[in-house]
Amino acid sequence: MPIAAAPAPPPDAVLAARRRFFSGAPVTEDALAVPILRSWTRCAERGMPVAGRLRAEPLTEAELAVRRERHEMLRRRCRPELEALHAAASASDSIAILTDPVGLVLDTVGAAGFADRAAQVALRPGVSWSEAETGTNAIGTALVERRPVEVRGAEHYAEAHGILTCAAAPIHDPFGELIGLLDLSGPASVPHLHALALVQLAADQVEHRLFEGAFPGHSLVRFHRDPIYLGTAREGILVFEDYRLVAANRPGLALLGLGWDALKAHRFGDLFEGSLGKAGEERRARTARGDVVLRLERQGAPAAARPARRESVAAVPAGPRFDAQTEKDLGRAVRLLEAGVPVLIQGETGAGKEVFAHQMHLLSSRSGRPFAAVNCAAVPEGLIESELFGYEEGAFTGARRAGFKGLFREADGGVLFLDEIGDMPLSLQSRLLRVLQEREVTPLGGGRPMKVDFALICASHRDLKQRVEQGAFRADLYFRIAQYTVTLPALRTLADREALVARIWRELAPAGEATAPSLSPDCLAALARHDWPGNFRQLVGVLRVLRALAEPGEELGLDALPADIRPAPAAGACASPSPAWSGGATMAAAGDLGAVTRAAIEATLAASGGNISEAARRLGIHRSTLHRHLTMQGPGRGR
Ligand SMILES: Nc1ncnc2c1ncn2[C@@H]1O[C@H](COP(=O)(O)OP(=O)(O)OP(=O)(O)O)[C@@H](O)[C@H]1O
Repeated sequence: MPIAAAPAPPPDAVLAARRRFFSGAPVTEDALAVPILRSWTRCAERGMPVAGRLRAEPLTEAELAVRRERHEMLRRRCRPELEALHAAASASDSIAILTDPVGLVLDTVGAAGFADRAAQVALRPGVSWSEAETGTNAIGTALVERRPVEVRGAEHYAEAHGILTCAAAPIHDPFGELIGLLDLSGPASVPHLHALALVQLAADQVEHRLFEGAFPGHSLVRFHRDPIYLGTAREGILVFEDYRLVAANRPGLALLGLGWDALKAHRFGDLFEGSLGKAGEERRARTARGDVVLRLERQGAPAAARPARRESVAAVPAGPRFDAQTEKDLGRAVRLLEAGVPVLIQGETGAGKEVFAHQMHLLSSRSGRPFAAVNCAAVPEGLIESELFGYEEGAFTGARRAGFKGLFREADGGVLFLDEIGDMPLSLQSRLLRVLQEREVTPLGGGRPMKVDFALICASHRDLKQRVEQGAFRADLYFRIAQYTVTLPALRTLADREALVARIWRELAPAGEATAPSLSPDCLAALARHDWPGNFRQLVGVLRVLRALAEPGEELGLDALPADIRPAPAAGACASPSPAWSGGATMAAAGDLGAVTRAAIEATLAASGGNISEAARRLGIHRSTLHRHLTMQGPGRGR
């Protein structure tokens, strides 16, 4: 789907358009992006004020908990993307946001500095940013327009929101229903050049994963004009039930020039020449829009022992995963797990605690059985009890009608992973202790106690011993769960980090990629030298963004790195931040020709998802001319 709202007019042009609009004068489409003008018009027709307070009342904690529970699956699926978005945008002080399909903020991941200012305009969980309540803004307007939208500074309808620049992309399910939205919001003073492309990419990834195991007994056709996209979020996916098209992703419909109304209206033979073919085989097929390569997949019935509740947010590709010491710890931890000894994993955030827990499960004799995981810090206090213990039908308001058996029982026969156990409320700690002692669970709302058999792995980035000393964690529970503790090292303490970065870079390449971009030696060295406070999570997030923005076959230099990772320039050298990551934060106010040119280039690059060839085409200049302009902008993304 094409990305809306670009190239954006420079800020002065927006202010002029604003004056014209609110004085009743006509505003032309070249003075203001079309989706913004449409949105202002809708808000004005509703009689919304531009000055003063324009915001919805926040939900109460209890109401928010119910809304979050309703969208629990979406929240779990979006967590990795929210974190990757935040890591990608850390240099621009932005926060990553997930909303429900009507614009209610469910979760935010963000930088403290900006998060405080964002809270002043109520950009926080429990507040609705629907256009009808809050005026033009990326969240509400993208939901109305049903497409990605960026709203910068004065393009917001309400004056108070002029401090923000936001980019949002809606998430659709395989039937075309809007199920949520991802947004990246930051201070308007630091425009983030690639925000729109990043949120779009993140939404694509979430939508792509919605197909995993979701259509048992159906035929899934994965296809693309270029086979290197097969298996990536850009491949087309169509789902057929007895040859009838019943579900799809947006790239799939776009490749065939169809809209959501094509579902149930077409059969396989209307769309592709030839037969469905054999599962797993790749073959060429003709469509009305040219030839594609397709691969048929038949999804089987879901396995009896499917990993429960939470899909892995931490899957890492095959290959050696840990340093030598951690590998040894892993072997020992597996043996203890087999012997029924609970294992506690400690380590800084992003150090790989969940990956380690998954590995323990995979290497243990319980690997064919469930791996049930819950993040005790992410589930609201009021819900964690029901998440663990389950509940009987209608046990409390908002309970799923059919009841829910709870994670203790879902883990039966397998492994229960209690992540961030240090954040478990004290009241619940006693109940957990009882379950661990008695190996029996009684669901909320009554019912018979039931025997459970699971191996327990707990993890926390907090120092649990210290929590015990502070009285925030029960000592008896601590001794029960911490019979063997593994402490994962921080990334910055590992030896041979260059080899590690190079390995992860290689593993991030889509299968079969012919012309993979590469890291130059100084870029690799800078990445290895950085101290990575967010550990693997942050490193993987940054590498993913570098990959997504790189051209095929390109060698990335230091200038491709976010400003905080690039080594400080030698004295006297120009030190403006890379436009690729900062959005040209130091860009002069529009007015001189150089600034206007830079603004046009940056906006067009953003609109082209960072693709230099595409940006050059839109600007009507040769690729080498665009390169020259970028190089002239100092040590920016002059590639
Ligand atoms: N050894 C590794 N090699 C490559 N990537 C890794 C490794 N360990 C972790 N990662 C990646 O880092 C990210 C964070 O990992 P994980 O969720 O396991 O960290 P964590 O310590 O549990 O974090 P938190 O404390 O915040 O829950 C994941 O995307 C994961 O794929």
